[in-house]
Amino acid sequence: MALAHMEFRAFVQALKDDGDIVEINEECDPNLEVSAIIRKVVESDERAPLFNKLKGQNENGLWRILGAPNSLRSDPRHRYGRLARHLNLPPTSSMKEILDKMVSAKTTPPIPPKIVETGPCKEFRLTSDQFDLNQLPSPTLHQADGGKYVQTYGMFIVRSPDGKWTNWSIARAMVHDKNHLVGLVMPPQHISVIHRMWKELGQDMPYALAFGVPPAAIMASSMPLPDGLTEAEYIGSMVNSPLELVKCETNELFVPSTSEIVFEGTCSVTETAREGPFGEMHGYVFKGDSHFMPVYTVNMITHRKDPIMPVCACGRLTDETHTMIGPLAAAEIGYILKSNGLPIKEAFSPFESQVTWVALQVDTDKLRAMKTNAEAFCRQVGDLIFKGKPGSTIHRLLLVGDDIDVYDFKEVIWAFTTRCRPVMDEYSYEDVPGFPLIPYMSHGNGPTNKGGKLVCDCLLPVEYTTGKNWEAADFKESFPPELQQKVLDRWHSYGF
Ligand SMILES: CC1=C(C(=O)O)[C@@H]2CC(C)(C)c3c(C)c(C)cc4c3N2[C@@]12C(=O)NC(=O)N=C2N4C[C@H](O)[C@H](O)[C@H](O)COP(=O)(O)O
Ligand SMILES: [K+]
Repeated sequence: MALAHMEFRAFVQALKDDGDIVEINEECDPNLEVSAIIRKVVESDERAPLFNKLKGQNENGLWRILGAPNSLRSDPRHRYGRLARHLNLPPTSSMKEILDKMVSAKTTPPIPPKIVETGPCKEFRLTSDQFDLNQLPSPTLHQADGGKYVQTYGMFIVRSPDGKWTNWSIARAMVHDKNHLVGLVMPPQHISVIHRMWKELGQDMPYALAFGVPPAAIMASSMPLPDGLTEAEYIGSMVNSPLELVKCETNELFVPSTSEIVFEGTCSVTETAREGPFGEMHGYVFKGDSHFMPVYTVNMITHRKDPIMPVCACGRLTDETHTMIGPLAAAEIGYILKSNGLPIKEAFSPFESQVTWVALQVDTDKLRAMKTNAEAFCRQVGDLIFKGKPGSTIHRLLLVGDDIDVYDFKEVIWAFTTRCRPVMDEYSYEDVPGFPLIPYMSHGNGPTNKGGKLVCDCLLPVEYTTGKNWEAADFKESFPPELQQKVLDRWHSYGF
């Protein structure tokens, strides 16, 4: 058996070995029952449900469902255990260790994938007359959704017409009819950039949609890596071994050879259909709110025996859209700021902000050496992030000092509410792209995809000049260390 971060089935086994899976062998209905269970799981950080028996499953077991593939564990000692297993890290890893791993390949040479002749994803082949996506267990995830969102944790594989850039990403898609999907393809996402390249050529875009890919790959698929970067070789470098890919049957693209299920086809550059509404990452379904999006033709399905379809029943906290989209964007944002010489130490997107914020811990010694001022510094940060793609899903950047742990929301919100004077210490950005999925954008008072962003200066003026001049009124900072130690040592003998 391969390692968990390199093969989805090994990953599922690793979760089982961790006692982090509940196998449900009684038949469940993919129409709402499955996602009701997943929602209850992710709202209580319960173990991941593996549905082994689904209405509509075919004679070769196509398909089972693993819900909550990358959500949180309830035990704080391995809260991020499922994310860690995606990256071959110990389940006790911190979010910092996980995100540091995701940016580690920025400074190592890419390792191109290895092409293999065949693999487990080729065990069964179904041509378009042999399957009906409405008959297979395509799940309905929220009762007000516009369709069955079969694609919520698969990886789209698309390539520029010149063949130089292969992008891997997660974007949602729902069943349109027996052999078609319709999916969200929105700027500035790379799938949209590449789709536009094919549109300019007047040719439909070949795609593959691989479900149950190597977990390390799905993490990179959810990260806003630079334009033109091919995730396959970035991941190879990150895991320090080439990914094994196998060619599609009906087009020139390559998919991970151990994928559980692969849809192959073309994405139309002319034909659109109603897509949505969908219970999205910010936690809302706006009834009847659909938009015209590209139609994907599914020409072929290949799959392993008894394949497992991973499903993210997204919405309110805490599911894969929160554990991945925000933190991975924060990792990229932190890397961009550091590589532009700004004194940033850590970057994280708090779940409690519905991953619309990124908190940036500033090295204030270095900040003071810059002899800068609040306005100049905040504009420098905002210009770098809000005008670029990695910041596209983020609407508030919080600058906090060395004493604030950005991975702990209690710390972040304390600094924000006590050190950032509303309006005066906030620097607005109205002339930058906005994230149209946030309800105050999509259903708010202003333009849906422009502006509404802020850099919030949560550094007190002294942190720019002479440094922190206060002590926190708490156990850690307001008592001599030896007294703290004495209290800790005697805590039980006091009677606590
Ligand atoms: C915004 C998204 C979703 C939504 O909220 O409905 C939807 C929900 C699901 C499928 C569960 C989902 C999951 C589970 C995860 C983990 C990420 C996403 C999504 N879906 C959306 C989508 O439908 N459209 C979209 O443009 N980006 C999405 N992302 C985020 C992107 O993957 C991320 O921004 C990558 O960086 C993109 O790759 P590059 O282009 O940078 O190479
Ligand atoms: K990506």
